Amino acid sequence: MSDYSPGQRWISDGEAELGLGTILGCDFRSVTVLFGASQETRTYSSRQAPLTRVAFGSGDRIQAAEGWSLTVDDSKEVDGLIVYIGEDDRGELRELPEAQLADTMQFDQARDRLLTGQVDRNDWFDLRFRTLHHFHRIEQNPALGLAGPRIDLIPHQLYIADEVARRHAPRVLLADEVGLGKTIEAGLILHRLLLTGRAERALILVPASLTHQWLVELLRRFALEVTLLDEQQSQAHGEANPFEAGQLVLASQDWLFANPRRQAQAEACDWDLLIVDEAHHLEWSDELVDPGYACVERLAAAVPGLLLLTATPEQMGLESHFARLRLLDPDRYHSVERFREEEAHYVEVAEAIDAIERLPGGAGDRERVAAVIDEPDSLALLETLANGEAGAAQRSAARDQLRDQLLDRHGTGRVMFRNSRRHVGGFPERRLHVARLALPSSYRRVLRRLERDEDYLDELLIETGLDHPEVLVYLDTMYRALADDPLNTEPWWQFDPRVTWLLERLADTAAGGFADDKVLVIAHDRETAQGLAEGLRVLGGYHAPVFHEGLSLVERDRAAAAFADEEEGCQVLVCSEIGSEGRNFQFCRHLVMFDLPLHPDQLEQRIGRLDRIGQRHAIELHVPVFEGSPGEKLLRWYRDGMDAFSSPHGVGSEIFTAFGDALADALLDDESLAEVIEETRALFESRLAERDAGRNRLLELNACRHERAETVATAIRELDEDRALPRYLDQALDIFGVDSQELGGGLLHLQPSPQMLDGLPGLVKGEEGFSATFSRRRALARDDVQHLSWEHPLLREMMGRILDGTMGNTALALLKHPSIPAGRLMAELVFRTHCPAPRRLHLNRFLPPTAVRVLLDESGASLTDKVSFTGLSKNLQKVKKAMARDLIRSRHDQLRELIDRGESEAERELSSIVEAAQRRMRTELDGELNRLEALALHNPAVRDDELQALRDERSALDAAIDGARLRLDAVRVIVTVGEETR
Ligand SMILES: Nc1ncnc2c1ncn2[C@@H]1O[C@H](COP(=O)(O)OP(=O)(O)OP(=O)(O)O)[C@@H](O)[C@H]1O
Repeated sequence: MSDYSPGQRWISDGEAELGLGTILGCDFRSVTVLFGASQETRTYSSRQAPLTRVAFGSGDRIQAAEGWSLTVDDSKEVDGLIVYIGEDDRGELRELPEAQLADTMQFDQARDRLLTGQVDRNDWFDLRFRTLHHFHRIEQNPALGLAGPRIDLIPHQLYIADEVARRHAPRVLLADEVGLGKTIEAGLILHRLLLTGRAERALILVPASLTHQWLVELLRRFALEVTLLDEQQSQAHGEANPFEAGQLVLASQDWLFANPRRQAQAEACDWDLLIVDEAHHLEWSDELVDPGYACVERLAAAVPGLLLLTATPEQMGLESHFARLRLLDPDRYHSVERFREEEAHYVEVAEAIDAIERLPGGAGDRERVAAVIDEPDSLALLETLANGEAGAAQRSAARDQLRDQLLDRHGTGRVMFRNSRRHVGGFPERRLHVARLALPSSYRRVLRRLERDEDYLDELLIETGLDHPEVLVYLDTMYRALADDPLNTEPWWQFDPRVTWLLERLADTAAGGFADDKVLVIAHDRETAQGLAEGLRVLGGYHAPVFHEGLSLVERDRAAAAFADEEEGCQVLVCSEIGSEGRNFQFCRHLVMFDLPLHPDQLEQRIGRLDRIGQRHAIELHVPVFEGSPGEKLLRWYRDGMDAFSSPHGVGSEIFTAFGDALADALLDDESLAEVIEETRALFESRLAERDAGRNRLLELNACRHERAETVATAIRELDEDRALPRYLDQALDIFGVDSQELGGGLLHLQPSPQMLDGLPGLVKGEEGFSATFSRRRALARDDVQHLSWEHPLLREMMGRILDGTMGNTALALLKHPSIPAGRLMAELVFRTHCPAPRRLHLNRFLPPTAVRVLLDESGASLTDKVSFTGLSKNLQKVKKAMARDLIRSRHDQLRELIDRGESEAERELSSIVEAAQRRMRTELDGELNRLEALALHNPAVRDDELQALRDERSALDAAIDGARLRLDAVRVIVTVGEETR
């Protein structure tokens, strides 16, 4: 006789998401079930149908298809169907036949699943509990979002990422010197914002030449998959907005800025964060607003978070620098004059900070500090420091606090972060090698005539169509432009001695020769780069890929990859100026500047291709110049006027503004050049001294607070060494069906098994999986090996699936215990805090899902403190599902009572959990609020909306934490057995 009757309600064990099923028909072979809520019908073999009969008991609340609910009191059976009897919402006694139950009734709660006989594997329950435990721990860790990325722990980057990513909708200029890791900082900030739910959608705009590099860095270092959008991709979306295609969209500035329709589409989307790399190209002045600036300005007005990246913020002049600060905060930066005036006081603030270190010191030091502070809290600290009687510990704390207050309240650090090599330390030396070459006759002819005939310059400019002074500095460009001259018949590279010089050096095996090394060559013009590559090929048989702005992205990446390849790669890469900006070539130590740029910041950008984090050698800068030529004069100006080849100095833009024109006029005249160099030197030294005393000092002090950086680094190291991670991963992989194999040397290989649950990141059934390591050092050394951390997408996915789903929320296990008689019942109940709040509040940092475990014996007495989770768990034995179901059915009422009992037991814990979370939240946010309020008095860079947002955030968090409730998350039934039972 069949167990099934039409009209009965059953649920699928394997597909609980189908909802409540109704038996449509059955015979001795098969049973057919309709799942009304999901409109699915299934037919199973009636002998082994993976179905569980749904039967409610007294106290359960059930819903009728008509919409009313009933609290079950009793039930009866009529023709094989259950009829429930109980009170409805109005307290009236009613009957509800099971056929009339709502199809949509949810069975995902642990209680419902257990009482309807759906039990999961015992090890799933274990994993669920451990997941809750670890998630709770990790979510509150101060390094959350910074520990996963595959990066070296470099203090200034960690400080910036930590400081910026904790702000509400951060808007900052990341302006570290070239090659110190702005891309990494932006990646860290983005990663943390995403992980903490503070951002979900970001638009990243980078120069075309850097799209691929960003794509690869974000994936390789941050495991972030971005959608790279270009015109072709966009067209594939037809009329739909292509910017909606992904959460993280990467696009080329060159493409977007030239395309008003696409800009409008980008503006129509909701973004949380906008990142703009190489932002010095966004040019602005009273007369000219370039289309790129205008586009970013419109986007920046609508997007809450904004990161602008540039190593040379003043390259396009102070006005443009100011205009970019204005993009970050238009209210604060509204007048260039005011901005200039504020800078004038930086020296006094920096001097006061130095004076703090000397306190109690002399009267002068005290006065210097007192002159820049007026708020009571700072004055009180000054009093403590000035008072020689205070204890050492008290003075040291007061000193730190007062220094921080001054930096915070008077400095510029809130919107701009700039680290310099001098400050960070540990960077290689830069060595200049000048090759003086004879001026070839084709160039000499023109220069001689220019020296003789003052009017010829104008003629030359008209004839070549070039600008002044470019026409004098880039002689091969000038030569090409004079193509109609009957004497200019051969290609310039045939006679230009720089080409032969380079060929000789490439073949030179002596010390300092290039024969065994890679060489990056940068020339100003794209045509020069192309001609040079041709010359190297024709005259020397060298294959030198060329990298310039006219190439497609694929061609550029191919060229860069051909150069980077250690084994097979080519020895030389020839780049044009703009084509190589932002690129990573630190594996190479020889830079040939085939000519020199006209702007000092461009010179710095060139050197920055090699002088980057990861460079392990001294940097050899080679500059071939023609004796007595304008190019040589330019070199002298750079070298003697501002030491431009030895280290970055950050005042190039000011110098260029002051002397650019005078230099152009002096390029043909030694005497005036000497004067220009002398004046340049004087300005250089005075500006540098001034900056070092004022602006640079404040920027440096603000750019990295070492104690904070160290705290973050320590927290990351602790997570790196967390012994619980490998144990947890092992258990999770086993349950999710991923095979893991030790490869030796600290490497693991993860491979999908045929039983793997689908949809795990990086793992597809039938494919080979990936290799990974827990060691940061090993992951950094090998690009093909992933870094396993609590933040790895695979771990996040597995943990998320467990916590968001039903996996392991019920179980039944047997316990063999000599002192407990067989047949006794225990219930292990895991409650979890629920606290609905918008993701952007990142409530988890104060109140992550928190587990409360309750263990009750069958009389309802608590064993929680006597028997630990681990102690119990290792003594449990699994049991077949069918037997588990029978056991549950037979103890149904008793179990319901135990769950109710457990609920009130757990409820007692809630108030202390809520109070602790409130305390944590208030301590942190009130501290931050007080600091910001004090800051706002002095530093207009603290935006009003930032303050208001923090106040709103505090009250929203307060309310959310207050509303925290406990819900039964998982339940395990434990039945004691005698020796012979199994
Ligand atoms: N913490 C780090 N760990 C490992 N590599 C790093 C780290 N920081 C930076 N790098 C590497 O150093 C190089 C320079 O970093 P990045 O490109 O972020 O510098 P940048 O300041 O943006 O440079 P630019 O001024 O040229 O745009 C890159 O190759 C980057 O991968």
